[in-house]
Amino acid sequence: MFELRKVRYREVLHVHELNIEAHKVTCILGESGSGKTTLLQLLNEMITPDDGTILYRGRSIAHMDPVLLRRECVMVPQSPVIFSGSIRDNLGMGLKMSARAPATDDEMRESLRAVCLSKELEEAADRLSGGEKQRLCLARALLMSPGVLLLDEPTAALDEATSLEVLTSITGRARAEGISLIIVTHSRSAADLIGENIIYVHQGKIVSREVVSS
Ligand SMILES: Nc1ncnc2c1ncn2[C@@H]1O[C@H](COP(=O)(O)OP(=O)(O)OP(=O)(O)O)[C@@H](O)[C@H]1O
Repeated sequence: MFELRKVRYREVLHVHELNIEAHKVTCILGESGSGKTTLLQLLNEMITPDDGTILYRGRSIAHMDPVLLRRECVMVPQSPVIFSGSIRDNLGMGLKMSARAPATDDEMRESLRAVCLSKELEEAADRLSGGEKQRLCLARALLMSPGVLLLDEPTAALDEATSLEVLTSITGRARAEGISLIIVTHSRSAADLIGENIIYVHQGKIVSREVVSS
């Protein structure tokens, strides 16, 4: 799905060759500052490489409209982005910004269930806890049913048990909808639980790539 060839971004990341498969859960592991977020940002053109090529479904992303690419490959950043208003307003915002049809309340509630967030749609989003805000952002992205979800430490604000529960649930939903998941995580146990492919980044280089046999 994504093919990276001789990609360099400043002195931060150098990827000689990397393929990321469609319809799989790919986890990116590595210590803090190794270049994991940079890799995600390159994939939906939040940043552009200094050298090399990145193909998405066989097309160079350099020749694609970045807005269309980001609608197809939706990124959920590390820090939750919450708009003022209710949970419903926040869930609807993603669909609106990506020019998709509005969701019904049932579809919204379903997306909240998928991230294990038991809250009413009318509740004020800015009153949620950090971990709840993070899950609201995940629900908003899931509701958009993108081709690819790029998740940057999506459950960093959650305790381990809730984190694994949410990741398992998201993975199930993504599989059911044919969404490819690319997840940056610090947790080897999370990667072992949900990852079908695991990529290790060390000091800006891909040091290994592991296919997990089920
Ligand atoms: N535009 C830039 N110019 C120079 N250095 C940068 C730039 N962007 C990021 N960096 C540096 O590159 C390194 C990798 O950053 P990145 O955010 O990709 O790490 P990470 O693996 O996601 O870390 P963490 O797990 O702590 O989130 C960091 O040292 C960061 O300061």
